[in-house]
Amino acid sequence: MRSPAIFPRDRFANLLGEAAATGSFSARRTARPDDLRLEVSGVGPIALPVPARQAKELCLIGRPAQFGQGEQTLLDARVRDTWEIPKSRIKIDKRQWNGTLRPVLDRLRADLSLPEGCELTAEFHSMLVYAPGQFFAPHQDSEKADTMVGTMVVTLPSASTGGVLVVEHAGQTATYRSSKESLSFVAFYADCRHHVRPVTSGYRVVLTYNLLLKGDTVAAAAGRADPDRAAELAGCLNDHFGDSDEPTRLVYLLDHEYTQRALSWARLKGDDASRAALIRAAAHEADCEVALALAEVHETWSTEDAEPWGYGGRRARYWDDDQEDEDEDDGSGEDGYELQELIESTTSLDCWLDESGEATQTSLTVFDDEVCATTPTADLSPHDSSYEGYMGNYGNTMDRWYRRAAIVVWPRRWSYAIRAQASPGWALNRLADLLQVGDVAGARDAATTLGSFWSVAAGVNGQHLLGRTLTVARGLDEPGIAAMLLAPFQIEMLGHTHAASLAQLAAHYGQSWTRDTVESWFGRDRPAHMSWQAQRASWLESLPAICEALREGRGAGVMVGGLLSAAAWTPLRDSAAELSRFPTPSHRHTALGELGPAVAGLLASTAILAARELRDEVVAFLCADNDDRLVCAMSALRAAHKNRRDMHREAGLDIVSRHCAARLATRLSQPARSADDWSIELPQGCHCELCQTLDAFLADKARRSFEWPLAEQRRRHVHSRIDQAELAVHHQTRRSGRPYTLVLTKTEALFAREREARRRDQTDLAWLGQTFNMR
Ligand SMILES: O=C(O)CCC(=O)C(=O)O
Ligand SMILES: [Fe+2]
Repeated sequence: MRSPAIFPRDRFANLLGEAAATGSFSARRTARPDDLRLEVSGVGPIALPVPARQAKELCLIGRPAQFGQGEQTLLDARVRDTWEIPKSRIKIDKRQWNGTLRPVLDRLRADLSLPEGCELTAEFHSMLVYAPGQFFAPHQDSEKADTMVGTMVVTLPSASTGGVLVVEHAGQTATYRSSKESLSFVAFYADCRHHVRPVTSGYRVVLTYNLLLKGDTVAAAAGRADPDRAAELAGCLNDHFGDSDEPTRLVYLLDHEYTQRALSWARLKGDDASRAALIRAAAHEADCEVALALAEVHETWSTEDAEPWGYGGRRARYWDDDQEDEDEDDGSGEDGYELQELIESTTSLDCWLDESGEATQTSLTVFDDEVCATTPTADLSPHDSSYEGYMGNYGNTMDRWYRRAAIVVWPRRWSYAIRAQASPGWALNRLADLLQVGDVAGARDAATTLGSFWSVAAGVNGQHLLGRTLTVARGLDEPGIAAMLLAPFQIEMLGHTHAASLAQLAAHYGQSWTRDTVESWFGRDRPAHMSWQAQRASWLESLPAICEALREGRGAGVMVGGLLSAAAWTPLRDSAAELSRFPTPSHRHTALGELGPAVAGLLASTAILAARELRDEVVAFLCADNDDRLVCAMSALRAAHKNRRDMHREAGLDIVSRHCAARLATRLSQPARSADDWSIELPQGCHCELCQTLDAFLADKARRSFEWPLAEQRRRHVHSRIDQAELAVHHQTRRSGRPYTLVLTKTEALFAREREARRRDQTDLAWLGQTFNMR
């Protein structure tokens, strides 16, 4: 369905597809059994073909085989049902067996498209016996060694049927039956999913081996790379990159899957190796650099139900299939959905090996128009998928995630920018190196190329980058570049360890530059702003420590501290004002109480910096004549008291505490509610005619209940007013007559709550007296 080589990158992928024959992900060779002398203690020398009598004895000494899943080893007969013979009981005459094994392994190497000059060796893993009905469900083998590239299954001849070994890769399937007379050697790469269908009669006996690779596949393939082909590929690279100024890449997705452990130029599998060799030759010719990377591809497809069995049906049907050779792939997805149209695809790279094999930790999303592949991603098996029901324009959709490997190519002239994008930490280290050797001009040029993506880098991983960026920004000695590098960070990433370099930076570039930078750290459109309750609040609690460290940096440090505190105060104050508008008292008080520690942090900072004006502003805010502010002020006092006893006065806590004490005392001096006073105050909010009636009932000292015939809409309004204000009023609808009657009853909670509130005020007042030396 790919449109015919319109884009140079697609031509590139097509050329690579033609250059290597595909399909050699598994292979089989056979040999006469003469060389295999196998003895199992407790059973004796095994005859070949294996007689049923001996196979049964093997089952008796076997144990149920386990299988690996992630880091775990599991036992589950629904996944793997076979006998494993303990290794310690098995004796093979190696000298003789090697006579068969060596030449077979060399043929398998060639069958699997591994170049001459590499060698496959086999490491015995286990002996398995499948009795009738036993099987192994689809799975991938785990790599048991760094150099393991695949598995070899040696099936001993026996009179069995069924037990077909099925190996899948990139949408292709190979099936292998046992032989009645010969030894069968099936080899496949470690990323191939494979399974063993149930044995239908007799016994299937196999030896499994880990296939290890010696040598460097790409280096060995390089010798055979066709120079004309490489030149054509180089032409595609030149066309792809053109003379654009924007750093871009070409990302070619390979066919095999690799784990991070197994990723290595030297151990690329099958056609990947010869393609990699060609790409490297082409890259050299086009003056490009290359890297090998792991890619995660996320695709979103529109789907239609694939009839007739629908979701999951295919799996349930699986083992009843008696037509064993039937093609496994019926065109529907593994979940019974037919993929229709690719809506979106995202490719991100992690783990990056340069041409010499040196690794860099990477996290980089590349653009669709940089990516190409010979084998479309949809032909591979996803490691995860999820089905979404109807999605507006797209109908039903299916999300799939795949792990692929990729070769990344880019022109040498963008060497720094491309590597920097892949690893911003590396980019900073490189700038620091240039500055260290005095190449300021080189460092500035390099830093300028970061502009297009730096905000993404600093947004994602900023906390690990800020420290180095502060140092580098100073060394660059250029206010524009320094501002560009620093602007994308968020204030919450700033800690006291950054203070020294921040103070130096401020001294160097001056107050107005520093103000702009600080303001950009507080940018309003940052996600941190949305959840600042948590993130910003804890940053504000750490602000005194930051200011203390800044103060060490003398004038400039104090200047930065002042800018930070002032910039922090405005959103904090706005947020308190916003929370005061919550209509429900308990929510409002909780939220305002939670602001206390942040406000205390800010006050302590003003004390450290001797920022009197700001301190007075915050103090005045806390001392407002209103009960909500009192909640915030008391919480701030409790938080502040815990930390900085010595700074009560400088932080204005003496004024705040006196204010709170006076307000509490006034409240307590009001006479307690008398036992016959049932009046309740309805908070301001709505003046509709219903609320006026409600207010009249509530305000009445004597009336306790009110039967109010009201239609549904109107009842709902009254219910919600009472709930929102958390009034001590029981409200229920009596469902008889027309309209129904809303029954309102004032409850005893009215008195209990007031008693509780007075007790709290008394406690608070006493605490203030003790803590702040007041009478
Ligand atoms: O029995 C076989 O042919 C395959 C066994 C297998 O897949 C394994 O041991 O991982
Ligand atoms: Fe396996």
